[in-house]
Amino acid sequence: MSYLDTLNEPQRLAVETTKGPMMIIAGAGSGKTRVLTYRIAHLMQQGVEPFNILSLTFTNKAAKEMRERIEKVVGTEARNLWMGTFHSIFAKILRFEGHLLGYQSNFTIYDSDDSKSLIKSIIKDFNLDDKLYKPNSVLGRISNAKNNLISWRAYMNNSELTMDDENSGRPKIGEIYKEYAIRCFRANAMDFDDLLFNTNILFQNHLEALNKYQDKFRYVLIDEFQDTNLSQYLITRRLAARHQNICVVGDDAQSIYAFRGANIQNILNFEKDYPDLKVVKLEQNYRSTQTIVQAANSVIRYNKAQLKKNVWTSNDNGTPIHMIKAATDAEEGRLIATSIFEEKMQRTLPNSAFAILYRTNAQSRALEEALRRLNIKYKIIGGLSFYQRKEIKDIVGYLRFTINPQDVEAFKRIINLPKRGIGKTTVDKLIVRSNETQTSVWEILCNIERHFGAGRTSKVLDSFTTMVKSFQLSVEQKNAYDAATDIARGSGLLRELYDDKSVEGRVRYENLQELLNAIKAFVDDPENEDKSLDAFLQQVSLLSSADNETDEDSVTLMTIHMSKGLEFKNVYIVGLEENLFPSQLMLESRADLEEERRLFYVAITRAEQKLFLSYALQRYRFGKLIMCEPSRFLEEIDPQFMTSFLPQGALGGGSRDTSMHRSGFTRKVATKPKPQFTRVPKGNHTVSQNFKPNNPDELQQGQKVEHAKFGFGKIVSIDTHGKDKRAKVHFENFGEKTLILSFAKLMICE
Ligand SMILES: Nc1ncnc2c1ncn2[C@@H]1O[C@H](COP(=O)(O)OP(=O)(O)OP(=O)(O)O)[C@@H](O)[C@H]1O
Ligand SMILES: [Mg+2]
Repeated sequence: MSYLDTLNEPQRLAVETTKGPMMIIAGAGSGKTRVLTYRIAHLMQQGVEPFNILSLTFTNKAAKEMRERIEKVVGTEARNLWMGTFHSIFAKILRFEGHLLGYQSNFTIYDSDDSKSLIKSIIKDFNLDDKLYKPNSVLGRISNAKNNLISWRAYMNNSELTMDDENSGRPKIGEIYKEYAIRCFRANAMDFDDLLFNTNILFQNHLEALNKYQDKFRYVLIDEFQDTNLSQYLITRRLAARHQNICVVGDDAQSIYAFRGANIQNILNFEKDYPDLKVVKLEQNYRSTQTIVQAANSVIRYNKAQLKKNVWTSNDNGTPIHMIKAATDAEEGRLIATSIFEEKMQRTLPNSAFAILYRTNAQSRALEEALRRLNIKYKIIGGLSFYQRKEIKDIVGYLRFTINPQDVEAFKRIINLPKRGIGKTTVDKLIVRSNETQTSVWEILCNIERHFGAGRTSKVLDSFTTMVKSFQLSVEQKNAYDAATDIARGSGLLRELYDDKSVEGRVRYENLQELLNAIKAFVDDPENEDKSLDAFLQQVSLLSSADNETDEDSVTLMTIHMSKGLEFKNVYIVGLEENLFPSQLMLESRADLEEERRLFYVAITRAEQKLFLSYALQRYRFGKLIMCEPSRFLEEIDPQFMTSFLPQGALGGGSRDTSMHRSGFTRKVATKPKPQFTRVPKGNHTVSQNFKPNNPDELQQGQKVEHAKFGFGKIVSIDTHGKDKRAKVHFENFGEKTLILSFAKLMICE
């Protein structure tokens, strides 16, 4: 059977129409990624050379999976595709062309820790208050500027931006941006945003480079287009300008990166930018049961800003969505672990059929504990990955500094590792000197006596420099693995960890060995053309946290952001509580709430067969036990798709405090109120006198009630069948709604 026969009609059309601009806007699980994959295979079968095809994905993992699937159709030629994340593809282009912008090809890619550390030192050098100039928020502002292609010069001349900064009491952000850019450049380093920003500058100012890549990329394809930012959009538009063979796929309902500058407007602009655009809609979902698809639709309907789509499926109804209510976050963990255990037994499923999705990484701890107790293997995607561990960052720091001795952040990390008596004062002096003389720290190190006289410090620094030079020689003469081993030994790092006989020390030593193994595997891998240490480091610095995977059969734990594009048989979405999900930080405006709702939509649509939703009535957050209220999103799911709560005793989920469960709904919440829905009742009512919180047993037919979102209404009928009491309410402005009373938080108007 040909691969074309496994596609439905609109999918096939999208695969076979290879010329000209095309946009596929389609619902979750409708085969967008599958279409892209087959389209590339199809192009190659028609004789298009793989190096003429550029395919941009959201994670390296997605790229790898796609490449493997294409390989099944076209064979090993698929390895020559230009396929990867925006960042990795543009880093590759900048390695070749960065010299046009004044960078050397061995530039370092600063990760977010490096960027933060650099910002901190600038704030300190400028004598600014770091409580006011919080490094993360300063960095966020700079990042935002870059993603909108605003250079530091443009930033400083932009009265709107500088006014904003002045109003927020931080008038120096422009200057910090400038200094940050200068120091990165001097360190021959780019941060993640620079990879996009500089590619834009490259194509804008160097037409010969633009011409070359325009010629090369005869076909451009982009997955998850809804999450591209302006900077990414402009690059792809430029690249595709000659051949106009650009195909983007996305789902506006899954746009979840606005906080990082992703712009849903790109989808809308696309039609304007390409008047010949062909638009294909895919509406049939192949991933999930009827129940899951319809429940997801019932939620996303609440968003005003969306393109019209009707996602449907011919799959089975499946089982209703299971609700899990827990007394505490620890109990939530236990209930979920038990549920996974039982599902595995009953349906003989592997661990890999399960995913637990949460809003914030901090939620994983209680879940991990419970899974460990039941001996269920799990992996966390996006937590502290291997490459973020201290011992790994240390050795990588050495490798980075050897390759690019201009790299100040790497220098700061390693200069006193292992201890050689070089303190912060010396490092600061070196950096000040480098800024004064506008030369790199490395140049000063190479002429240390001229700058610092002939004391002990100079001696130590001089032997450090000599050592790094010997490492550089290793890199020149040996393969990446041998050179890295020389560096691990010569630096003393390996020895230091070896000598540490504590358990942690052993683990760290093994981790370092593991890194060397990874380099060996990199060198041995026939797929890697460039086997240099430089190429290895580049790959490491671009690993996103979603790429951190083991082969073992395990349950996947991750944030919803990380789960984009993936699918699992059983999905648990946990922590469905007000102020956690939707997040308190994201409730400043309607747009924020809509983004949180899209996130919920993404989470629901990851499930193929069974979906479980859970919340706890109490949870430790920021070191305090707080009371929680069920998330408003639970009310938004049409109740016909949900079961009532799982009886906790039946799952053996630990102690059960029924009084707390009942009262948990009616307790006033200690946290901030929801700004957009608070409203003072009209007329002469006042909340304190005439409203009282719902006790489901007190509600009666005919009663007047107020709901936080739907406003005023009258109870039409009450259904006491089943475990949870439901009421049909006719609202003045929203018509009739069926609500589960224990969620609905109805206020009785007397
Ligand atoms: N025509 C088809 N026949 C059978 N299975 C299909 C078909 N199209 C897609 N699928 C399957 O449906 C699932 C979802 O497809 P895919 O991941 O490509 O969807 P998507 O639109 O990219 O989803 P998302 O929005 O989550 O990224 C996959 O398992 C895929 O193999
Ligand atoms: Mg997809």
